[in-house]
Amino acid sequence: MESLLAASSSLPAAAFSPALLSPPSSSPHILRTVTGAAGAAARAVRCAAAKDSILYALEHDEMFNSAEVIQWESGKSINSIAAAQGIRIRRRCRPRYPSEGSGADKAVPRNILEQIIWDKEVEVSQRKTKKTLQNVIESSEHAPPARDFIGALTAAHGRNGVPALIAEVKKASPSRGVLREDFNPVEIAHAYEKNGAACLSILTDEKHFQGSFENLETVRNSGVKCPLLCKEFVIDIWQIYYARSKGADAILLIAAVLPDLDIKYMLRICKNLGMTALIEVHDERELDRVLKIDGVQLIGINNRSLETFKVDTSNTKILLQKRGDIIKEKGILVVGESGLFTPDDVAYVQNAGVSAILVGESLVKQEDPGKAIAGLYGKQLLC
Ligand SMILES: O=C(O)c1ccccc1NCC(=O)[C@H](O)[C@H](O)COP(=O)(O)O
Repeated sequence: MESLLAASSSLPAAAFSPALLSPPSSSPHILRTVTGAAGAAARAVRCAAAKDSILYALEHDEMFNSAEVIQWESGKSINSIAAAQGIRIRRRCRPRYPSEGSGADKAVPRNILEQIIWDKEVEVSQRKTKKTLQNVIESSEHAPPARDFIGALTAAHGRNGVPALIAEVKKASPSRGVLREDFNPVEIAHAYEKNGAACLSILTDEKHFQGSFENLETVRNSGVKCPLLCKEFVIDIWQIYYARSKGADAILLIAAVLPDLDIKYMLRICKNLGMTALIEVHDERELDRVLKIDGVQLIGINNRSLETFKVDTSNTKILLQKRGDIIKEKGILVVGESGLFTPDDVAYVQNAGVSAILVGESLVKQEDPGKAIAGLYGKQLLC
């Protein structure tokens, strides 16, 4: 195979991050072009497009470890690289390589997370036909500055002496179905804020959670002051710029889905945009991967397996018992996520070492989601 880096020696490795190698059929696909029969001129055009968008976006920032990038161009598919990192979620829309074998197109998803990711690949590629990466980068530049997500969590934690609350604005979920029929995201967001939530998490996935980017934007424009987490299934940097353009201050990155190089690259983009990345892990292997990445400030430990739906709050405790010291040493803030319903649950994850909690179902299902916060903590939170 022709060397991608050699073919474009004037570009830093960052220009060829895997995150740029987006789903097929819509935008130019660099990996495809280097393995296909396209000539040097076509390649140059595509490299220029990449240079315009990505290099512009990164403002000629620090390069990535080129060895990692070479791994991407060495003929390994994203699935084999991901699998080598213990990632079980496969990608479907990536081009296949001889080394990957056959059958990816005919495969059925192994679990709900894989289904969500496959649907997301289609959704993002369709969205990109309407708004290019360049378009969303430009829109993100016109958004008001991102709010300080970690600062809000730290302040609320100090103020209340209990884990700060990231209250989730979620209509439905694959595991629980519809949580709230009369769903008004703006009303819920204001009720959460009035009752002491430090930050809000807004589901934007439409197909599986009945959320939307419109909800995110409407909440942002409704006068809510809390920083907003865009709760998305991110597989492509396009989504980060889009989220920022709709007012997100933070975004979720799921380690069960994203290879290390994607996480590094996306972290860098978040930093350039002034956004916080909440990096979610569920098991020890994912946590260890994330702890090796520089610049991680916020880790979420999900008590829910996104593959089986099993929820177990002891997951937070077990992982923090094992890695709490390194986490503290690195000054990383931990968020306990999912399955928290009572003051005992909150105390349990607080004793395990979390500084914040992410709560959806137990609040959004109550008649008054704002008042439900005092029920969850066993006391009124100070704003
Ligand atoms: O909740 C699901 O069914 C689900 C399925 C697949 C991927 C993600 C899923 N949920 C995301 C979350 O983990 C929660 O929205 C979040 O942590 C809040 O949890 P909860 O308080 O239990 O609603």
